[in-house]
Amino acid sequence: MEHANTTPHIIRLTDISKSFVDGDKQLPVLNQLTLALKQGDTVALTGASGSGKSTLLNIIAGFEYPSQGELQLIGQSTKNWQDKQWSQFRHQQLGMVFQQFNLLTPLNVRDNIRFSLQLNRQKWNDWCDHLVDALGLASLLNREVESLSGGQQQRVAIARALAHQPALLLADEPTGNLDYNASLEVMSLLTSLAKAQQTCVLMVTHSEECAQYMQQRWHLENGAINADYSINHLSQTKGDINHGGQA
Ligand SMILES: Nc1ncnc2c1ncn2[C@@H]1O[C@H](COP(=O)(O)OP(=O)(O)OP(=O)(O)O)[C@@H](O)[C@H]1O
Repeated sequence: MEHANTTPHIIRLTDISKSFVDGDKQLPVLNQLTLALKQGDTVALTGASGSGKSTLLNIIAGFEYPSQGELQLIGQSTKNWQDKQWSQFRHQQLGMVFQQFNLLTPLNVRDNIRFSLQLNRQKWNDWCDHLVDALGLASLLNREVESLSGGQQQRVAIARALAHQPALLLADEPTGNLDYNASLEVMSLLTSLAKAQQTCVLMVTHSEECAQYMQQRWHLENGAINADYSINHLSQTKGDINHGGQA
């Protein structure tokens, strides 16, 4: 049981292993991986292609199941979660941003942002107005998302991911389709908005510049996390180096 003064973990993975079946062989991807993140923690996850970064995000989102180990989300064990509990977690607690934006077409900007509110029976509120202003979307609300630039589409995706004020944001190479300047702008907006709500962020990236917007750097190697891979935290994010994220 958590002590009253400690913040509960948003994510806690203990000895998680994951293998895929490849013909008649097993392909081990994650190997007794242990990690923990609390409210407000922000982490850049790096690792070679095929090291298992997306697999790890998919396990946390409930799209893949671990072969072994324990996954706790928002202080609860997911061991006995059925589809209903996973849906509730995804609708209420989780925001996701992808490299390909994954916006809903042919909807406009406003309806894309509304989508995550509707899943939670919430109405447009002051936080949505703030998101729209901060992300420079106010004049684009009636535009169909397909007509927007890549940087604009990713800003809509961030607004949609944060509109329902999730506890956790998972981002899989959110700047992978953007040019250098748009990448830095998106990272700056994402980190300041996440900070405003103390949202926990786990972001996969191949970009050194983008990784530096996060408080911590974790490197996935041989199926496990190496948190000492690079002590390269940006002082402008908070300057608060915390390896306590490792359980
Ligand atoms: N559903 C699946 N079935 C079989 N093998 C899979 C499946 N999903 C992933 N893999 C394999 O697991 C390994 C890890 O894949 P994953 O996509 O997690 O890596 P990644 O680190 O995200 O790679 P990248 O940086 O290239 O996106 C790869 O060898 C991949 O082929």
